[in-house]
Amino acid sequence: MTNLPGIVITGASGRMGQMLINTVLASDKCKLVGAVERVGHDWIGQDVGLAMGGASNGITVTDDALEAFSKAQAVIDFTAPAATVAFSALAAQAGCVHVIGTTGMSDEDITKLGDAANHCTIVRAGNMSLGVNLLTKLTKMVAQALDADFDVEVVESHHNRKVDAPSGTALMLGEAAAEGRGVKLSEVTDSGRDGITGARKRGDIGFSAIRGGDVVGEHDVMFLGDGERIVLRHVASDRSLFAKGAVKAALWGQTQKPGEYDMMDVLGL
Ligand SMILES: NC(=O)C1=CN([C@@H]2O[C@H](COP(=O)(O)OP(=O)(O)OC[C@H]3O[C@@H](n4cnc5c(N)ncnc54)[C@H](OP(=O)(O)O)[C@@H]3O)[C@@H](O)[C@H]2O)C=CC1
Ligand SMILES: O=C(O)C1=N[C@H](C(=O)O)C[C@H](O)C1
Repeated sequence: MTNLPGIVITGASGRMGQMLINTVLASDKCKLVGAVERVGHDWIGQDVGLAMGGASNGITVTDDALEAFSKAQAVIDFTAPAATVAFSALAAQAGCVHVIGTTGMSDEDITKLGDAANHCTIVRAGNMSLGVNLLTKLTKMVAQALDADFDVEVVESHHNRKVDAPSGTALMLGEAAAEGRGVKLSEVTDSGRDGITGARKRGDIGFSAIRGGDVVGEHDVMFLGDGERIVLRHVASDRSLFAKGAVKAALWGQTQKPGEYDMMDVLGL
């Protein structure tokens, strides 16, 4: 037990934070060595197991991320863009693998992660599930096989607490479709249609977001032609899927050189 890689979870009180803590505690391949929350959070100083409404596990929630990271081999971070950028610099300083599930990151944020990746291993993906990463490959293949006579639309549904759109997964799928077509996604994105939008532009890749209830995450990639359509779909029905993927990435990262990786690398897809 003592030689197992130690993992810190940031955003410990969040939906994914709690799922990650339970997943690490249940694993026989790693151990929980820290739980981080933001300064002023009412969980700070509490045993994280008790704060989550369960049994004590001896890990006290802290707002001192660097101190927590310095005792760990990996940090798993599903929080918010500004927090993730700050955590990546600290993970690099502490020499930990940084697994990032946070979505909604700007190009500027991603550039800053690149600086940290000169010093540590970063694994980042908008979706940590096997199914979505496989769907990404399939999307690229279908986009390669079809021309712009088929309109590509990515439709995603999530719970009513999600703060970013399109989802990280939708953007991964859109990128894959753009790559398959040999175009830059930023030049063909059509997102957030409203009002008199004009007719759809040939070659565009469209995004639509549905928000409501407790939907964990659903994604359709539609290739719409004349008289036929192909729909590739992934439905996540349990968040533990993402947490298990993130733990796999943290363990995989232990043997990698500093740099930026994604779940395709982890899964060997
Ligand atoms: N890649 C993947 O497979 C998946 C990615 N996600 C992504 O993970 C992220 C989190 O999702 P979810 O758990 O549902 O969201 P929650 O809002 O439930 O949790 C986010 C957590 O991050 C904390 N946090 C936010 N800002 C900071 C900060 N500056 N410093 C420290 N902690 C901070 C929040 O604290 P507080 O409550 O105090 O704000 C909260 O505990 C989202 O970006 C989501 O899209 C989700 C599922 C799968
Ligand atoms: O916020 C979520 O919940 C999810 N976010 C990720 C995304 O933005 O794609 C992954 C998953 O769909 C759940």
